[in-house]
Amino acid sequence: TQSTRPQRLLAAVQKNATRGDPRSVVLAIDQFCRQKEWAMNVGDEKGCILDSVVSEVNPGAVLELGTYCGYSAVRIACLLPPHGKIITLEFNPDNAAIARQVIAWAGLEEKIQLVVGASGDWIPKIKEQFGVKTFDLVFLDHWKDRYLPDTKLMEECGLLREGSILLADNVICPGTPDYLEYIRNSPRYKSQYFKSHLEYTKVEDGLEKSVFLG
Ligand SMILES: O=C(NCc1cccc(CNc2ccc3[nH]ncc3c2)c1)c1cc(-c2ccc(F)cc2)cc(O)c1O
Ligand SMILES: [Mg+2]
Repeated sequence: TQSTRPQRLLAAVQKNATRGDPRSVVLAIDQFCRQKEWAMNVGDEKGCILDSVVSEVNPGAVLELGTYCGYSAVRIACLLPPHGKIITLEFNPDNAAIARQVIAWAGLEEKIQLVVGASGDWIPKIKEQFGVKTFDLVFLDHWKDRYLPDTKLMEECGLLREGSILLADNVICPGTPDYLEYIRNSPRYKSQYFKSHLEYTKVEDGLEKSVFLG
């Protein structure tokens, strides 16, 4: 039977990356996506911007919406302080199954909590289920029409504090027009656009970094 692209991506990690070496996992995925098959990881170019934001925030608590194969969860977890943790939500159980194995190969199971389900269902439950007060950093990389409703939901559920950072992938391609309109015009956020390219291509894309002002 035919394998899926996430399965082939995992096979490339297991073939080319060193167990317990997260940076070799990131490199193996980027090489697979450049040389073999495109896949919707944040990628190396936008990944460097992600790395600089994570390093600057030095977050104790991170929420990622949209795990896919675990590339950005691994990339973020590499840079967390000793007790830092990331909760990553993935709706598609097949993606989640692959991501678990990529995360295990990187040796980051202790720092990454993968939850299978929809953001709209889980966001209201995170405080009680995971004992999280607020998130220092949220990385939005799931369905593009969910960025805005989920941001409003996170505000309502008290998951953001003054200074919390939202970092949104794909604000140009595929694009998140309603989210950009809201976040750039809201007095409750200070936003900055980081121009880049769609992963592994020359197409314009970028990340929007927004600070919640409380
Ligand atoms: O669409 C995208 N990603 C989101 C996505 C997509 C599919 C499935 C899922 C299932 N995972 C999921 C869903 C709902 C969820 N709720 N809570 C968690 C959660 C998790 C998520 C995307 C597309 C492109 C792209 C494609 C084609 C092209 F030509 C240009 C660009 C590039 C990207 O970087 C992208 O990120
Ligand atoms: Mg993306």
